[in-house]
Amino acid sequence: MPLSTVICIGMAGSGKTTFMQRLNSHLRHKKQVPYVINLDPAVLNIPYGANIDIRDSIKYKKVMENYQLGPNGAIVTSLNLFSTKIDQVINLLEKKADKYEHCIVDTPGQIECFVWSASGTIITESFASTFPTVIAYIVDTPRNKSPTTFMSNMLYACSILYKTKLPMVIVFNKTDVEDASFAKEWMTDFESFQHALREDQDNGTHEGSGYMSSLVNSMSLMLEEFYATLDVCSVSSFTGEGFDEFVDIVDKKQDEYNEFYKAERERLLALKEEKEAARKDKSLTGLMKDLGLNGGKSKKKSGNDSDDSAEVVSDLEEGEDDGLVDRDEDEGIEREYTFMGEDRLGGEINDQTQSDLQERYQKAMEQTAKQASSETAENIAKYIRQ
Ligand SMILES: Nc1nc2c(ncn2[C@@H]2O[C@H](COP(=O)(O)OP(=O)(O)OP(=O)(O)O)[C@@H](O)[C@H]2O)c(=O)[nH]1
Repeated sequence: MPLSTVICIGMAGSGKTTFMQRLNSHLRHKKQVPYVINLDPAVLNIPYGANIDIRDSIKYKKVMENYQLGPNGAIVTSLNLFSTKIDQVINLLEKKADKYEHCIVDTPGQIECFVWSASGTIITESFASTFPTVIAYIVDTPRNKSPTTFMSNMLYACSILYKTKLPMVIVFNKTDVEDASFAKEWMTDFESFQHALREDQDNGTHEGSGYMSSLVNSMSLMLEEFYATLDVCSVSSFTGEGFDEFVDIVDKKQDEYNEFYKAERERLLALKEEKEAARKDKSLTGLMKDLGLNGGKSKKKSGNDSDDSAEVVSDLEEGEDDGLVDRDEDEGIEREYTFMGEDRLGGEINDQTQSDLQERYQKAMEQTAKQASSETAENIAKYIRQ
């Protein structure tokens, strides 16, 4: 079976690290040694052997000191620094892909630092665009006995599913303390969840106000669709119960990934690239318009030219500030402008400058024609600045 990646995500204390440790030993026991990656820069000790550990390349405490950051800022910055090396990690993994069936990844306890950060997205995307990738969302079962807490946790899982667009398994952990059958029932039987919510209110153990319960009530209806796309399993990272089922689900999800998610991801990626190309094209047109290179006409915006492109100097109406600041004679500093001396008189580019620019622009176009379209605008801007 080709290598698949399992990214473990969950609220602080849900048991991700302990789950990783158990999964690692479970797979080893089955003679399917996994490739293990730790992405939590702040953890002191990890109870499993990691093939790649973020702490080897990034010193969390140093990041805090050097960048004067608090604990969460330092986790995000450490992930940012690590995400610059993610290509190397993927290359390494690709070379070993025939030796391993599973790559398991531990993430920081502060879930938002990973899930909602740009680097978390880059890291997840890098795995998902190379290998079938599954999110294991770890839930602390005993702490989710309250319907309100349960609902909040499920909403978080739901947002992660829709953000990452990756197959997800909800893992109810710590079942040695609390059996997860209540949670499974709530996910399949809407009425039993409503009943639990009402009971919670009647017993006075309900967390929050009446508004909260009516919100939770409506949310539970909304989440029905989300539950339908999920796989659920219950495990105990202490006893090892349920891990066979978890591995089976992950293997099944690999087929699901190849059948559905892969095609959908490729479609979205192509769409994103298309949009990006259109945006670059638009900003290039804006740049050209700004420099008065659009057919040699005046750079002022005409009345009916009301497109919504990025705001440029030429977008300013007659009589408005022309975008150039008058020189303060008494400042005594030689200021530098993009267009020197007489070229900027009246805020217009004179004919000589315009034809010079036209020529330079053409040369720049010839030079950059062979380069990727994403670089074109930047190169021309750089060339003209020179
Ligand atoms: N009873 C029981 N306790 C567990 C289980 N899994 C984890 N724990 C306990 O839950 C606590 C948190 O476990 P961790 O593995 O550190 O959780 P984590 O999600 O990695 O924590 P952070 O990364 O710090 O957010 C620890 O005290 C574990 O011993 C389990 O299956 N059963």
